[in-house]
Amino acid sequence: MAPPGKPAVAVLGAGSWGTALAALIARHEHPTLLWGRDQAVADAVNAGGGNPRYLPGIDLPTALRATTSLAEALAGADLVLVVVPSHAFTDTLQALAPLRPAHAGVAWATKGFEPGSGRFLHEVAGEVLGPDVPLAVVTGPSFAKEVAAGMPTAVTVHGDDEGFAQSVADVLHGPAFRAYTGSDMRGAELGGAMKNVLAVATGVADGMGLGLNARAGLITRGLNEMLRLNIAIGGQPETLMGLAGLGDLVLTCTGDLSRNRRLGLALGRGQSLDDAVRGIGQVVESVQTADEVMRQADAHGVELPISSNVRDVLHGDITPAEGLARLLAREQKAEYAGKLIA
Ligand SMILES: NC(=O)C1=CN([C@@H]2O[C@H](COP(=O)(O)OP(=O)(O)OC[C@H]3O[C@@H](n4cnc5c(N)ncnc54)[C@H](OP(=O)(O)O)[C@@H]3O)[C@@H](O)[C@H]2O)C=CC1
Ligand SMILES: O=C(CO)COP(=O)(O)O
Repeated sequence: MAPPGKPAVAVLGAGSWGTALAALIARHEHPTLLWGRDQAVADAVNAGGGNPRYLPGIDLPTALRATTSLAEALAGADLVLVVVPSHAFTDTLQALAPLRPAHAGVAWATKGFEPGSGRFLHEVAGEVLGPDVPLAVVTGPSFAKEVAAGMPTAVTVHGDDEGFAQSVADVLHGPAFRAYTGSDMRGAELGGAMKNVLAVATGVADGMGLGLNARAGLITRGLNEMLRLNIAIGGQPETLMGLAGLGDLVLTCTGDLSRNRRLGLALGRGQSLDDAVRGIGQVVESVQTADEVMRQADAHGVELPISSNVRDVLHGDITPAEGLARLLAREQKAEYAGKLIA
């Protein structure tokens, strides 16, 4: 039984972000159980050895427990937080659905779309869990390593049920972690997905040594792409001017802790995609998300020059230099062509 005011949390996904969030929540004195599929990681966490595979050198709170049994993780949960990569999201939702305690809402901190279909993750969750389960997405500028080390961070929690979004924010919010709330899951998910694709673009530019002007230009025109697609998909404009959009875009495009930025850096320096992804050794969501962003853009008739060039570079259809040449050769135009704000 969880102490009053301290709902028990099951965190599903024992990679860098799941482990960092579980550590944060355990430090806030919530009973916290971390689920992962790797017994060695669970054993290391339970033995007080941290998560050397994903967060080397970082101490985790001793109260944090880990398991490889999904049934055990979910049995006493008041709240479920899914933190697996987007390619594992649907399977994880399907696995948790029959095991979830009836009162436990489901949140996720995964960034991306369902690969292959391009569905938003809240659409997947709604379909798998049904209309009565409260849902929320946790997103914003937040490198796992910094959160795990207790460094100050701000995120946002968007949900379809105000009370549930607030309860997720309450679990996360603490002395060094600010959690804001909102009700725009669509816009919030779009921002978290698109910033990963745009981080590849700025990484490529930096890897090619194109300079700081190019980086700032790409970030700003990238934000313009986010805002235009957001209007088309029915998100709220302010969502992408906040932590879920601009905030995460700036972090990921400029911070070398970003795996998506590092992928771009490697490609810009002439490395192959396979070598770069292997070298990073963790999930690099843009590799799949670029296709799904362009699927959304094509479905809504929105032109996204930077994102589409990233997609073509990732497919090996063009080189980074060809992508740059294409962007520079585009026609001169008004800065705000089309509506950015509905
Ligand atoms: N790291 C960060 O700073 C942040 C990450 N995110 C998002 O969080 C999500 C998770 O990323 P992150 O933790 O960083 O990734 P990591 O690469 O650090 O870890 C991935 C984790 O997912 C597990 N996994 C992979 N496939 C499956 C599967 N089919 N079923 C169950 N578990 C699986 C891996 O297990 P195994 O080791 O067994 O392969 C591993 O524990 C991504 O969408 C990412 O964009 C969001 C904000 C910040
Ligand atoms: O989402 C993140 C920070 O907010 C992590 O970015 P990367 O996946 O590029 O490392």
